[in-house]
Amino acid sequence: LTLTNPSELNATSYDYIIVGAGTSGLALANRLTEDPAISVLVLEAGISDDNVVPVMAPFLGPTVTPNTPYDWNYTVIPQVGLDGRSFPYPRGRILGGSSSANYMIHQYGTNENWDRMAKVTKDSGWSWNNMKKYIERHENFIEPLDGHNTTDQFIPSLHSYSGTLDISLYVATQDIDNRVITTTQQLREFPYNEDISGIDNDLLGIGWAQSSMSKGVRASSSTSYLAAANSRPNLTVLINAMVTKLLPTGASGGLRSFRNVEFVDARTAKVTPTFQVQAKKEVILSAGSVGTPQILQLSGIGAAEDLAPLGIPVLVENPHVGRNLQDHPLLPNIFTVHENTSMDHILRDPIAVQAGITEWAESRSGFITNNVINNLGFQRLHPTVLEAFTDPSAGPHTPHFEIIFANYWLDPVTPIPATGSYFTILTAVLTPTSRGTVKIRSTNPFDAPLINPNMLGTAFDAHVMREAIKAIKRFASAPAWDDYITGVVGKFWSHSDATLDAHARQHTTTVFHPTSSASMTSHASTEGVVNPDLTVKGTEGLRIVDLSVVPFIPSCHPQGTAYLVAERAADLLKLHHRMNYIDDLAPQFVIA
Ligand SMILES: Cc1cc2nc3c(=O)[nH]c(=O)nc-3n(C[C@H](O)[C@H](O)[C@H](O)COP(=O)(O)OP(=O)(O)OC[C@H]3O[C@@H](n4cnc5c(N)ncnc54)[C@H](O)[C@@H]3O)c2cc1C
Repeated sequence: LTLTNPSELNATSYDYIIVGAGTSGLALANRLTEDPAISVLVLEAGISDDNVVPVMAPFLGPTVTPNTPYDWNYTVIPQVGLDGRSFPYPRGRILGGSSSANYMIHQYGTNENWDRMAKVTKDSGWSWNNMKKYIERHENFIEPLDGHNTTDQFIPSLHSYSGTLDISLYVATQDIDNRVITTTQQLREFPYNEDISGIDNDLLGIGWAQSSMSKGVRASSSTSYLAAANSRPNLTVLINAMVTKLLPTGASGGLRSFRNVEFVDARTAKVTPTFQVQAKKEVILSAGSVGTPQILQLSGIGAAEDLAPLGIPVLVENPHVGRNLQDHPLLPNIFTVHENTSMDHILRDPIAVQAGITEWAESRSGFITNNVINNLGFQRLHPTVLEAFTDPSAGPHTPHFEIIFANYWLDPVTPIPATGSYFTILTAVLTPTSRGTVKIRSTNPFDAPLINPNMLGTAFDAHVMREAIKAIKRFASAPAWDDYITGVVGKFWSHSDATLDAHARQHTTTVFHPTSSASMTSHASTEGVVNPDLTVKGTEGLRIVDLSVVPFIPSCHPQGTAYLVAERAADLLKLHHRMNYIDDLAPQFVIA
């Protein structure tokens, strides 16, 4: 049941209250309510995704954000590593959260990404060997809408055909696709990879994007996990409900409880009147890497140095809340190409775009049914280039950088020129060593927190970006591009490292992948924010289930990680609930 007004709630207490109907939050809500005896309330600040065309239509993904009603419309603070520039920092504020706003690329990372998580948390449950089993119930790999021959474009035996979220390959090829694949045959540095999901297959190399798409329509946590569970009487989702803080409800075993959740009507943007609901079992924060630390800090769980100046009583002192923020810096490198060979002439023509949308709406056909990206590549730095640094990657099969191919001008900083045709190769740093912060700036929950992803904040990150630019220059020098590329925009073809670094500082923004701001560490560790069972350190009855918990950013597009974290969280909660149940019954088993 999805409600829009707080007055429609027919109860004030639920077994579990999940804050945030985003990627992880709705996956968790679905799994918990598989048990009809469990009641779940999900509180979501954003609006309904019902019939929102930009959200539904795959090619319109980039128009869902920034600066729209579906976005939190954050901006990062001036970035030291980017010549003091700031830029928009989109996060979905709608049912489905960022899975309703993202670009739908779907991957799970390398087994090394997961195994490192298991190692640092000392919980083998986070290892790839354990986590991969969740793919079966998560993923539903479907034939692409155009029914094209997908031989060699993914490895069928690796995938699941019985899970909840539809995953699919591209719908129509773009002009550049064959050239990208031909380049993998011409240059050994860029091998072809038949399956870049990461599932039991090396992630390195260039291959076809797998996207969270149903037939011509976005597949989000809302269209999948929520749609499958929304008719269950034990699940209630309330939209327009902005959680303002968690209220303390006593202590147990030296751990503080926060089972009361305070929220306001997000549509008013006012901090009163407030509403309260209570969790009988647990509160789960799934508000994402910005929202989760914000709510913790507003509730008095955080660093004294952050909270005290704002007059917030420190209820659980934890200097790690909102620290360790990680993200993938993204840089567009744009080439000019022969006139009208790219999609630019369509994209800058509102009539042509509208015709595409009409065709999509009427018959689910045409370019709007496809994702905006068809091919991706994952590369490691050459060992000699890595020599000067300690390798921060999770292991020898984990990429340091990504290359993304777009058949048009794709630069979040500089708008498309009025004329010309373009080809963009984006480069992204996948193993950043920069660490950033999320900090509230006032006690008003409607004040956006100060977000500092610290882009290119270390010499290593700047170095990877420079090497990635050099790599794509080698890529674009392959014969496959001889009769296509006519020149470059800007100065990235320069032989001067200083010029490449300046290009990176002037044009880098984000792939929109903030993680790790409420990081998981081992039970014994005094660092970090959550334990390996996702309980918030120093508390009981409070967990975090979203991408803020992963200690290291995965070396891939991370929504698959968000879903798998939620899948395991559901198992952890169900197990915990069963154990408590057995504890409750324990006296009955005492043999006289
Ligand atoms: C523009 C964009 C493009 C992206 N492209 C890709 C891609 O192609 N592939 C990929 O893998 N990843 C992509 N990502 C990243 C990916 O979507 C996210 O990393 C992932 O969805 C995060 O999941 P989450 O559950 O941690 O948070 P979210 O999905 O963001 O969920 C958090 C939810 O909590 C809600 N919330 C926050 N604060 C409150 C509050 N106080 N009260 C109530 N509700 C609250 C939010 O509104 C939201 O619904 C992209 C992201 C964006 C924004």
